[in-house]
Amino acid sequence: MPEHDAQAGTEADGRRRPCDQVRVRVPATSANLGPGFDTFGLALTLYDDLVVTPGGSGIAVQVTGEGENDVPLDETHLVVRAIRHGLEALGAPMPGFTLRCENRIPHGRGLGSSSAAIVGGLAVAYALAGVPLDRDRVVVLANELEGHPDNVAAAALGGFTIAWTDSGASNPGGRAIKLKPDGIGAIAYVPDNRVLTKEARGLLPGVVSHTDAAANAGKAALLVAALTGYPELLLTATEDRLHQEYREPAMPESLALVHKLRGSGLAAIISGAGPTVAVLAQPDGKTAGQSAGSGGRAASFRSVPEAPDGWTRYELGIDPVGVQVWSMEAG
Ligand SMILES: Nc1ncnc2c1ncn2[C@@H]1O[C@H](COP(=O)(O)OP(=O)(O)OP(=O)(O)O)[C@@H](O)[C@H]1O
Ligand SMILES: N[C@@H](CCO)C(=O)O
Repeated sequence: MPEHDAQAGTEADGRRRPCDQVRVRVPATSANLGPGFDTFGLALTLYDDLVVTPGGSGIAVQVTGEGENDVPLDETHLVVRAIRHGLEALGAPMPGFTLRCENRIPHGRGLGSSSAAIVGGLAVAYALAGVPLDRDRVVVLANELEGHPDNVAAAALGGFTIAWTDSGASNPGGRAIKLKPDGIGAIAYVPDNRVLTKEARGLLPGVVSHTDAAANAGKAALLVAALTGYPELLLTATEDRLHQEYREPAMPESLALVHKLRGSGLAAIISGAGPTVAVLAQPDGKTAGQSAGSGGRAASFRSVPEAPDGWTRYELGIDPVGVQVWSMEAG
């Protein structure tokens, strides 16, 4: 199946051609990365797959893997909601279809499962509507459902993303740019328990000190450099004062692990809203700073310890492209 392109799904006269099947692959993401609260995102090589087969008048949802015992299987399923949101935005009708979800991204752990569901659903909507995928608009539409743009930006664009929300009257909404991280990957330690983003956001204070805000602004700027050629700065550049410690009551073991790993010189952070802990490090066999920057070194994957009992350790690279869509056309 070819990746969905500018012509797919459209006849020469501009009429939409129905498709037999749409396939979507969407990456997990780690947001914040320490100091970049609601701003930074990293797309990771762990994926959910969606297969949509149009037909019939209703909607059927099948789920295997993560969330199979607890997500709804009707129109309230997050992917279905995102498909509807996308089709409405594109002015296209909602067809009947069967949606098959093969989920690998753990839910409620800080690896962007909800953003993957939303961005994946929007990509399906573009394919069903026969409209070329517009990744920047996907960020806008996904942010409307997710409420903050950091994870959705990385899921839509891949790589390392810097996201923000434009509040200008003319065209408000989520925006992002994508940078290419240099020789960096992530080790994720995923605990058994979930912490929903809503709960973790509820622990944040309404006001923070100028000192803490200034410290985070400086570290966030430094982290852009650390990820794009100065990996030896990762440890200091991932310091945060705005969210991680405030969330400690909901994830005490995660904060304890972050402190322990940082104490041994590793760039450990709470991934997204937690409780996953991620360490930014250099995949074995890769070197950073080849094209630009200092040529310095970060810790290597092999120097990052095994997971504590009861936690699962993932060695992840950076997904460079974000959501991918393939559509197979009828006739
Ligand atoms: N693939 C999916 N299909 C359907 N619903 C999903 C899917 N992924 C996530 N959800 C819904 O989103 C909830 C988790 O979202 P939440 O934002 O709390 O965590 P997260 O996205 O995994 O982590 P974070 O936003 O911190 O990276 C799940 O409990 C479920 O209701
Ligand atoms: N920036 C978000 C990421 C989780 O969705 C937060 O930390 O709440």
